[in-house]
Amino acid sequence: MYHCYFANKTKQNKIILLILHRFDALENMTEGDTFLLNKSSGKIETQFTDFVGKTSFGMSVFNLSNAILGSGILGLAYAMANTGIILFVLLLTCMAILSAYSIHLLLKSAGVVGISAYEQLGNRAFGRPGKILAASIITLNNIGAMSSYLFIVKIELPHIIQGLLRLTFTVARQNFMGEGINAIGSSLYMHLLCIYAFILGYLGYTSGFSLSCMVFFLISVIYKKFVTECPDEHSYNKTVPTESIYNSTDGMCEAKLITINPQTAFTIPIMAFAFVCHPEVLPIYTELKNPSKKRMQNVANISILAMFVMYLVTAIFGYLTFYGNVKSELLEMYSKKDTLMLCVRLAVLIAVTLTVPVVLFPIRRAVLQLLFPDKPFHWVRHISIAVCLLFLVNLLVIFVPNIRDIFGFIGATSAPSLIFILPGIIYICIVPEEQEPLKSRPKIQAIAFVTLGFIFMIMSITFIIIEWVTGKKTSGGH
Ligand SMILES: NC(=O)C[C@H](N)C(=O)O
Repeated sequence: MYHCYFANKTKQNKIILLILHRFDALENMTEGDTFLLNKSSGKIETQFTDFVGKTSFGMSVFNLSNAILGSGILGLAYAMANTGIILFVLLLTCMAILSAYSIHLLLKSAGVVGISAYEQLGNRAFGRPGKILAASIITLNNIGAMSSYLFIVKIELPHIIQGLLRLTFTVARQNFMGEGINAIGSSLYMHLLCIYAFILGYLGYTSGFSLSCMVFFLISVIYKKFVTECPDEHSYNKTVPTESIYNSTDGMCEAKLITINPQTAFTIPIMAFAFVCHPEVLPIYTELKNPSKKRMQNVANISILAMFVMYLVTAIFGYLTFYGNVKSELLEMYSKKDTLMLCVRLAVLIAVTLTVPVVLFPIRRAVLQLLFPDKPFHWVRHISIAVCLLFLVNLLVIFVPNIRDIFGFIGATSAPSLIFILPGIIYICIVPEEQEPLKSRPKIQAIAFVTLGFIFMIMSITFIIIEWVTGKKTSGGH
């Protein structure tokens, strides 16, 4: 069906066609489609009947790391400012371990029934309502993730243009530019959609590149810690040999080991947001060469560990540079005139831009499965979904005042559902009683996991609402 778009089949076009066929097969799979069962060994081989995964182990690690890493990293220094170093490290470690455990539950459930998408697992567990629930939560989460990426584009691109052209804009003009740039950016993304640049195997290469951009960001954050001084008490817009130009109050330049304040409510949601990658796990699994549950779990563990280290280092150095002054978007803290930070802004922008297609893929899949479950590919449908999504996300980005609110809302609602609640419930329902009775250790663990998810969710939502209603929306910590 794609042939008409590629009248002149060059070698490159043929490769694209091949990938499109595999991608289409994956996307249009119904609940009945399963992994091949190797009856002789009694084991489930994670291989589709119509294609075999070709992505190498290393490239899958790149893809999954790229799915994990996004704008969440920019909020972690703020989270540390509002919890203190010790509490932060503890919470981040727990979140990383729980995230890996959740992937274990997903892989085990997918192995039992041989299914390749999160929504289909929901369908197996609870029928159509389960599928609708899973698809809606994925859509909400990824729309949130995309909004946060476009929010960064909105905030940072005017600074970059300003820095490059050495211009000075008023705040109003900056906002106007940000929104204009967003509109242009979105239409560019749409073109990307139209040419199917978001095919997972393909994205391995861009994943590597966007990870390199983030490593550059990390190195710069570390470097800046040693050349930037926290401003003297009560200094404001003071031009000192350092680059700090922000407000400071008593105790704002001290590292706190443990601290609790109203903004602490955002900590767990920010961390949960930062570790979400779960809708991408099964598609990456289906693309993995020589797939097995153990191999995919290793991919997940390595990716989570690598991202954990990146998150921790960024948060520590970001926090130790600005302490309690740090904002929910770390990049905003750095001087707008600094050439190194200009390059870092550009790198982060490229990294999040390259992640947008990875995030868009599951939204489109979820929307298609919800609205057009049995329909074959049609480009009008695909483009219409893209246009609607981008319109919605742009509206959100224009009206939401602070990236912290996106982290908070998504991190308190869809993130705990995707990490804790759904994988746990799906596991309990899908793994048969004969194989693992309800009183067996793995099932009890899964029940505890779901309960923890509900507790996180209810607590976070309650605290965030209280903070929204009563809080003065201060940007810094302490
Ligand atoms: N994919 C997501 O849901 C968010 C991603 N983990 C991020 O930090 O941006």
